[in-house]
Amino acid sequence: MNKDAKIYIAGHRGLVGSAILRRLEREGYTSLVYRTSSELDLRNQQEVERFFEQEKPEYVFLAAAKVGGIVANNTYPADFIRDNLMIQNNIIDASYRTGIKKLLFLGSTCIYPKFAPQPMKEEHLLTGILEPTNEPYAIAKIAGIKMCQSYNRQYGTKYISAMPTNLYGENDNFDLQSSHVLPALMRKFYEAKESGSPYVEVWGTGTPKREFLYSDDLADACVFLMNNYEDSEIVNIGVGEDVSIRELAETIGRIVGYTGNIRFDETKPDGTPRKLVDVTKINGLGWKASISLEEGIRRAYNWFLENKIVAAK
Ligand SMILES: NC(=O)C1=CN([C@@H]2O[C@H](COP(=O)(O)OP(=O)(O)OC[C@H]3O[C@@H](n4cnc5c(N)ncnc54)[C@H](OP(=O)(O)O)[C@@H]3O)[C@@H](O)[C@H]2O)C=CC1
Ligand SMILES: C[C@H]1O[C@H](OP(=O)(O)OP(=O)(O)OC[C@H]2O[C@@H](n3cnc4c(=O)[nH]c(N)nc43)[C@H](O)[C@@H]2O)[C@@H](O)[C@@H](O)C1=O
Repeated sequence: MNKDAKIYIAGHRGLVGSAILRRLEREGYTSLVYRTSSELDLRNQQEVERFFEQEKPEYVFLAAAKVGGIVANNTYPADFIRDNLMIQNNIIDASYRTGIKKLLFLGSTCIYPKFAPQPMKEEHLLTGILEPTNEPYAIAKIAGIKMCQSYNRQYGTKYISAMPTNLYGENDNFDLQSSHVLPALMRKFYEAKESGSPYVEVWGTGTPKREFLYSDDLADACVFLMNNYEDSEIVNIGVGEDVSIRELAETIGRIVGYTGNIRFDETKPDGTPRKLVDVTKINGLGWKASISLEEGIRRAYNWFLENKIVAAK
């Protein structure tokens, strides 16, 4: 991408989109375009087509999506499959119709089978049944991958797909019903410390294992792939290490400075038992994560403390 190339960041206020925007601004890209969901509802095909015809972006980072944690996915499966299919179909097709140069589609590691061998390799896609709590969301993401690959095959486009592991960082969702585990626990431990509560409730058994990547590392990887990768095959983005939910809770509790107990609410789902990605491919391309979990949690917690009135609404 030239520094003056017109780049559209879909979802620029979200966890991922805001990190990509910061990254591009820092690197000196000067022609960035973006819209909030109230300015442009990406589920509306006509509005999306009009926007692409007016703005004519050259590069697209597709980081707009309906996103949520395990309970949100399990409670609103129709919203997750519908919104994601609509948003990605509209953007990918409008990108083709207006002849953009390149698009990066963001999938997720939930596209892999529930019991995929660990660490999960790119070739494990479509080799087994999916985790039921987020199957509709995962099916939408798999459709997005296949749509990019099909457009590349039939129309000769350059649409690449990245599969990030679980993410966290600035501008995360801290709503306790709809968020992912890391921001939820950060808020729960903070509020328990402030109120002097004797325990913090952690969902599930605490035994599932997850891998966590800081959003700035992901943004770095996305810009790297946009500039250095052209293949249709998907690419995992992760750190290559995972922790149990119990270990995660203990680490966050220590960083927040909470001295009470942890209680596990086993009425809540555990989801996939383990989700660790094989990062051999992206490492081989020349990219590696650089922010450790401990450092990332400290950075995200500082952001949360500075923005908690907005973040924890
Ligand atoms: N968070 C995670 O742990 C992971 C995320 N991903 C993927 O990364 C991508 C970004 O996720 P993340 O940043 O966490 O999500 P967020 O929920 O933080 O942000 C999503 C953004 O999408 C925009 N958006 C949602 N619906 C619409 C709509 N109908 N019209 C226009 N814009 C819309 C929102 O815009 P606005 O703010 O203006 O309303 C929002 O800023 C997604 O594809 C997700 O699947 C993959 C793996 C893990
Ligand atoms: C990124 C990925 O994120 C989702 O999958 P997930 O990894 O299962 O998501 P999660 O972060 O919500 O939970 C991880 C683990 O943590 C436990 N857990 C404990 N206590 C809390 C808690 O307080 N909140 C949440 N949300 N989980 C908790 C929870 O029970 C589970 O065992 C997908 O739906 C899909 O969106 C997707 O692609």
